Amino acid sequence: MAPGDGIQIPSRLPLLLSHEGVLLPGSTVRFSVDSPRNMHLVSQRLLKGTSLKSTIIGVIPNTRDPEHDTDDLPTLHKFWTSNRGSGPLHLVSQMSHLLVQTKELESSVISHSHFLCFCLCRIGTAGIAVQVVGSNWPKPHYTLLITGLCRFSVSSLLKGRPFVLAEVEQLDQLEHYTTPVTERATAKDGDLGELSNKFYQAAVQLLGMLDMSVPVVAKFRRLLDSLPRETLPDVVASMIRTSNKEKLQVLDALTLEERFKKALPMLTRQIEGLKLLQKTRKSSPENEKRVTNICIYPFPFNHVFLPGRQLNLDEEDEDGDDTAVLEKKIHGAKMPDAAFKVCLKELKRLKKMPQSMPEFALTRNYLDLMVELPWSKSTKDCLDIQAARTLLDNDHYAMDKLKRRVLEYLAVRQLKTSLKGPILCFVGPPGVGKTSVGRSIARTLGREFHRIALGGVCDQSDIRGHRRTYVGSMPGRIINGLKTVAVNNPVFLLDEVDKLGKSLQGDPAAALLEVLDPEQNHSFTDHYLNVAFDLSQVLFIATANTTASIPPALLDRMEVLQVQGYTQEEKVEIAHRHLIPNQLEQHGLTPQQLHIPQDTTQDIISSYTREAGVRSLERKFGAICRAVAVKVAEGHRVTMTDASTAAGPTQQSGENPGSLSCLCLNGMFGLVGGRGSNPLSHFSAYLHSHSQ
Ligand SMILES: Nc1ncnc2c1ncn2[C@@H]1O[C@H](COP(=O)(O)OP(=O)(O)OP(=O)(O)O)[C@@H](O)[C@H]1O
Repeated sequence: MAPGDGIQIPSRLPLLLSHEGVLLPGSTVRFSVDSPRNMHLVSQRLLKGTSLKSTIIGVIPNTRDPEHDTDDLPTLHKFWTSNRGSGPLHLVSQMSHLLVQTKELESSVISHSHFLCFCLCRIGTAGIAVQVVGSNWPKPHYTLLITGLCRFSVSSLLKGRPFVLAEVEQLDQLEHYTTPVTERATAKDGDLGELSNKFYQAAVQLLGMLDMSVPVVAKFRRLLDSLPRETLPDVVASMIRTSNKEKLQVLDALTLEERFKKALPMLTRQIEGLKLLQKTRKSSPENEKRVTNICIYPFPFNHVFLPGRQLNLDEEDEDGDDTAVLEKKIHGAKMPDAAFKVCLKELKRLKKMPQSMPEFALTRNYLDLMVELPWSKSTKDCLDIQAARTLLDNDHYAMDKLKRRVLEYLAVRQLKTSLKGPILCFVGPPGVGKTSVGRSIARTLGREFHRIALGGVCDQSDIRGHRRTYVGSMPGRIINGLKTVAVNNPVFLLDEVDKLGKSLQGDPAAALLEVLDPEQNHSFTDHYLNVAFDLSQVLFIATANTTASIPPALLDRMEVLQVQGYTQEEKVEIAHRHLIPNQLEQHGLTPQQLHIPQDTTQDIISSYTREAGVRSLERKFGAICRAVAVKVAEGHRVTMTDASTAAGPTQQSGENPGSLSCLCLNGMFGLVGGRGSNPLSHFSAYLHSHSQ
């Protein structure tokens, strides 16, 4: 047949480098693409092209696309030269049969050197991209569905960037495939005819052992009768359980006879495996069903028999191991029955899914979350009211009313552990210690603490999660928080409930109603999980700056505790008991290196802060500590012998006597009070003038 009579693939093909699957002519394979060259191929060729020709690409198996654009291309998968029973002469004749159709070879004699060159050629499969699906989650990638057309060999690589482009030589002639498989081979077909008959019989035998009510089996049966017999080895090898290495051997078999010879033992092995499976099933009558599991990927025994070989569990692929580990984790997660059933169902689906399917990752992530959730893991409360009182007093100065109510609440919990509600809500100006009291409560109870910042949240799926049908779906913050703390009875601080927003995506406050209602939250259902999780053990505390913007229904579920701002005296006490020691510790300073007298603190409060809480005061101390830390780190040392000279430098340096300034006594820094602008400017100006 003259070239051009049948389907011709383009002489230049963009190449998809794949290290996962092997595409055989006549089969359809899903490829996940996320490496740079392959991504460019999809975006610049497949998605931009408008003609049918532009959807034809070459798939080179067993070759990994480098991680980075700049990396060199790996050596392409080599032609499978070992185990060729037919010998080089036979090969030369076969190759010449293929090559004689190309114009340049018509006139030339195939020399030995030419033969060698083709022995090293790289074999791939030209295919049509029938579907392209893109996703940005978990990272940007495409999933391609490619149907194999024919084999080709790479003559030369034309370019490696942005994607690989090569000059190729078509090996299978598609127009040859015309004889339906049912037409029995005649005597003149010789060995090949006999082989193809044997192969066809074996395929029919395999189908006879499978359940015809399964659509894919029925389809395979129909296909078997209508397919040209030349395509059978490729199609069958891609459908039965074969390793990538075996598929490569079939791909590399350039002659039909060789292809049949390679694929037939795989088919026979599959039949033997099925026979054994049926035998074992017969021994337990309730399992005496026909095998419904067509031998496509999730075939139950992937280590079927080679002559003289036993079942070998060690050879189970990584994925098989993975699901076994997952199954073990599901059994060990001590989840309620409903969740357990859902997990088993999803696991069953996962086992049947090819890894390249986008849904594989989704199901896997879902199961991972399910086994990580603390369904029945909790910490033991260690509540001692005396100790709680001391701890609260140690952590917080003043706030007497709030501390009293918290102690009452804890005392009732000690007497009745299954206390339902109330949900405490601390309301007060910023920086008065609402959040830190929440943290102290968790410490007194010996529970894990988790803060959920609700400020600006305006999507109800932030609380309740997304349904799993959405791309990039995630569980909500409550379930995420439980996963983080890994126990089911933490203290959850719902910070800034008054700043919840509302949008077209729903009302998060409404979703919180269920979470905070002790009557309902034992069966809280996150959309992502789609099974109930018991939140009744979680201790919820809310904080807000005002009750005015809290939705009434939500406010109704909480007991509001007002936290007032502090007086000047209280702030001085808080500063010296908590803020200054904290800041010194955070900046790696010791009380010997920085001393701030009470009247200086008072000056800082009255001159440099204007707030109900103490947050900005804490920041001022932080700034002073940083400035002192620089001097200490520089080894700054100014010796002043007498504290009475302390006031001196301020006057000597000509500064306003009312302003703040610093004393440095034998390496110890101190601040003396005053009024004026920024304390730090005086402080550093003074240090500077005295360090000369
Ligand atoms: N009475 C107090 N005793 C000791 N430290 C306090 C006291 N009040 C506030 N603080 C300290 O002030 C800082 C700010 O407190 P916190 O973050 O708890 O404020 P808040 O009321 O939650 O503010 P916001 O409403 O802005 O969230 C913390 O470092 C905290 O330790």
